[in-house]
Parts: sequence; C-alpha cells; structure tokens
Amino acid sequence: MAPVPISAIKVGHVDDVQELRKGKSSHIPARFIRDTAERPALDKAILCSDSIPVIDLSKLVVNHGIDLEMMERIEKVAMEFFMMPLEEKQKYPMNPGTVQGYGQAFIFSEDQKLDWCNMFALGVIPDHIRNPKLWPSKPSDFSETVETYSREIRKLCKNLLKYIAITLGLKEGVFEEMFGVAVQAVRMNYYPACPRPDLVLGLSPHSDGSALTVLQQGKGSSVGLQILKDNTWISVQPIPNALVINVGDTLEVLSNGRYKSVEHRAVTHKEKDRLSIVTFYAPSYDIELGPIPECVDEENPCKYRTYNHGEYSKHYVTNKLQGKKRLEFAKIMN
Ligand SMILES: O=C(O)CCC(=O)C(=O)O
Ligand SMILES: [Fe+2]
Repeated sequence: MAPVPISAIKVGHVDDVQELRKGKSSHIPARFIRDTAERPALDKAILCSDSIPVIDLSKLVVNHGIDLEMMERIEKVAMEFFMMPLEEKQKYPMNPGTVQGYGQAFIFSEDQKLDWCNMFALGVIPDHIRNPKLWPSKPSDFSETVETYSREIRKLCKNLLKYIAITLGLKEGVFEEMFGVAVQAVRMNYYPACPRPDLVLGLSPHSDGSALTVLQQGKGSSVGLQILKDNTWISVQPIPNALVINVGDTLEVLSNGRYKSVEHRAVTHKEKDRLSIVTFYAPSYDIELGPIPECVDEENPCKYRTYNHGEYSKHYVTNKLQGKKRLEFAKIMN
C-alpha cells in the first residue's frame, strides 16, 4: 500500500497547553488523558540519582567551554520566549512531519493522545536546515544567545565523541571525520504545571534519533525527565548547573549496540512549570551509516543495516513517538 502523504493527515483540534494552564481550570481535555497503562504512576517512579553516572567535564575535557553564565543566559531567553506573546508567524501547531517551529510535533492522527508540552524547535547547523523566518526577534538577544550556546555545545559534543571513540578502541577523530558537517538542532520544551500530572505525559516515551543529545533543565527545575531502565521508569533528579547527556539511536547503530540509546519521557508537575533546552547532534544527512566494522565480530554480529542518515531522519520525524520503535528501521531482524 502506498504511504499516506503527510499533507493528507488530519491532526484534529490541538489545545495550547499554556492557554489551558492560564485558564486555571482543573478540567483536562480528553485528548491529553492517557490510557491507564500509559499513565505515569508518579507514586511508583523511582527517584534515583545513583543509577545515573555524573561526570565532571572539567576533569574530562580541557576547555569544554560551557560556563554557568552561558547556561543561565540560554535558559532566560528560552523562558522569555515562552512567556511572551508569540509573533504571528510563529503561531501554528507544527504540521505532521515538521521538525521546526512552535507547538506540538509528532501528531499523525486525530485520535492520537497529546503531550502536555509546547515545543519550539529550530535547525541550527548547517545553514541549509535553518529557517530564518522562524527565529524570533523577541527577546532581542534570542538569536545571538542560541548561536553562542550552540557553538559551545558543538565543541562539547565533538569532545565527547572523541572519548566515546577511544572507549570503542577507535581513533579519536573517527566520528568527526565520518559525520561531515554535523547536523545540530535545538528544541525548547515548555511543560506548564498540570492539575492532574497523574493522567498526562509531558512528552511521550521515545529514544532520540541523534548521535548525542545534550539537555539542560531550568534552574530549580522540578523532576520531569524519566528514563526507562530494566523496565522501570526512573526520574532524573536535576543537578544544579549540570547538563544531561544521552546517547541517541545513531550511536547505538554505529557502535553496533555497545552504546544504547535510552528510552525516556517527561512527566509534569502539579504546581511547577518546567523548561528543558535540548540539543540534538547528528551526522550530516547525506552520510551512509551502519555499524563500524571494528564493533562487529563473531561474538557481536552485525545488528543493524547500513542506511542513509537523511532517510532515517525522515523516518524519525514522520512517525509518532513510541519508545524505541523507530529504531526498527535499522535493525536486522532474524
Ligand atoms: O524535557 C525533557 O526532559 C525531555 C526532552 C526530550 O526528551 C526531547 O526533547 O527529546
Ligand atoms: Fe528526547
């Protein structure tokens, strides 16, 4: 059967969660209420900082560049963006398959449950993925701050990938050489407080399509990010001034499963709003990728096929968030 063209998909009515929050009503529209099995069971979630390794980057990476002032600045401009009336050009729910803009992404049907989240997503590097029309002029230092922050996060990702290459027994520059002009995008997720956090999800379970994801949470942020470990959702306790770094599907494939992309989701809070600023770092769209030969041997047979990264990215953004299901695109099924 031919695939349904994206433009023909009807997403139905999408309430703006910030508007719902402003209304102060305790009523949650039905499209946000998860089926029982998908509800976050907040009383059962384990808050465990022990199971998440903490790395002092100043010891690992010389001149990593991210300083506290920079982190506070990006948080401030992102927060201001969500608090300010949006410019007319930005006011639309993202269409299916759209990865940039303001609203909810990843909606592909009228009956799909919605996330309690407003996103603002921008392509940053390379130039051809930028849509300057979407870059807001308010707050006035928005663009400059995103540029500076992105430059620093890029250095950090490059450095981390060097260390990861070494742990895999590869030459440190292998990823940088392979990635070409790496794609970098930033997404700001704003989760307004929700009167019934037990019924909704801030962001549906998923793994990221990137090689690496770098997440910053607002200062004094409540718990929101949860990772799935041994079939249990674990809340990631925010650590002041720390970035959360996770492996995406691309690194899982390249390392033939030695690094694993983590399944994660976000939950909401009854009283507190939460902001996360997320950078996705991935290879150029035109590269062909598959497990690096050194990561494949008799004991670790090849688990993923070779494919074009642009095609995977397209597959990623044209399917709903559903755990690690999208990685099946690359898996060699026995
Ligand atoms: O807000 C969070 O903690 C999670 C965000 C996330 O997973 C994403 O944007 O891909
Ligand atoms: Fe994510």
